[in-house]
Amino acid sequence: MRPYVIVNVAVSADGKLSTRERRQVKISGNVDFDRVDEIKAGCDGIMVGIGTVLADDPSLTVKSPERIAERVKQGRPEHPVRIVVDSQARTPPDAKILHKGSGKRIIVIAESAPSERITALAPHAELIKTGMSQVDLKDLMHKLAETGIKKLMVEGGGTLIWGMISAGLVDELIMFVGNIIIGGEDAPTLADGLGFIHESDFPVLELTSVSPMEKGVLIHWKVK
Ligand SMILES: NC(=O)C1=CN([C@@H]2O[C@H](COP(=O)(O)OP(=O)(O)OC[C@H]3O[C@@H](n4cnc5c(N)ncnc54)[C@H](O)[C@@H]3O)[C@@H](O)[C@H]2O)C=CC1
Ligand SMILES: Nc1nc(O)c(N)c(N[C@@H]2O[C@H](COP(=O)(O)O)[C@@H](O)[C@H]2O)n1
Repeated sequence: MRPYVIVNVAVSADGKLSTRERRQVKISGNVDFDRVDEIKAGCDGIMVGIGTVLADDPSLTVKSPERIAERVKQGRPEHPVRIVVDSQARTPPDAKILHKGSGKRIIVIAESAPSERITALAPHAELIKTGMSQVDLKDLMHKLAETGIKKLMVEGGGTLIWGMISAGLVDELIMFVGNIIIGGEDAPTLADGLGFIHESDFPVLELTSVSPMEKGVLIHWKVK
């Protein structure tokens, strides 16, 4: 048992998520941000890797007051549960994700996380421990499903998305491809990590829709 997992990202025309310095880039515009907000509002959880928290300091809240009101009307919390995959408990205790907006936060750590960092984070978030030196994403998905997370959005970055895809844990991939080129062999891409070697291991996608949006293209894929 695991949640239905949607990966949503904005990439440049050359497939990058940000610059090689991991500086956040505005790849898409307000129309796309609103589309992302709608998906977020329809999810029970939203998850990012610690690299994204350290680079962008996102809040990952639902932004539209109407969507927040609709969630509350449905008896749901204002915001999805916000989850950080953070093996060594590096989330800064003053990170926006821990302080902006109401609701539950989960920091997912590995057995080897230093105890003093765990102590600093404990007042701000629920901690889930899984995996020895790195978070065990498969076990995490089971644990999240057990807490009632049925639909999960993964926002990035490239290392976490690789981890999710290579473990066979992604159902849908939605990408906005913007009209800029970022370049740089060290700039993060949609799926970083080690990469597959054998063609037989490549996850195969089924194209479900393509549409022009703003100055780019919105592409929906299903993972077969
Ligand atoms: N354009 C977009 O839509 C988005 C862009 N970004 C960008 O992505 C960059 C951050 O990406 P990354 O540096 O790749 O960091 P990341 O956000 O993917 O976090 C990776 C970290 O997660 C932790 N982790 C623990 N267990 C793991 C596992 N089993 N598998 C994979 N990771 C695991 C590791 O500490 C790893 O270093 C930033 O520059 C950010 O701006 C992030 C989100 C969306
Ligand atoms: N959809 C989208 N388009 C872009 O152009 C982007 N740069 C991003 N980036 C990610 O969006 C998150 C922002 O979260 P909050 O607004 O703070 O809630 C953050 O994780 C960025 O990496 N996304």
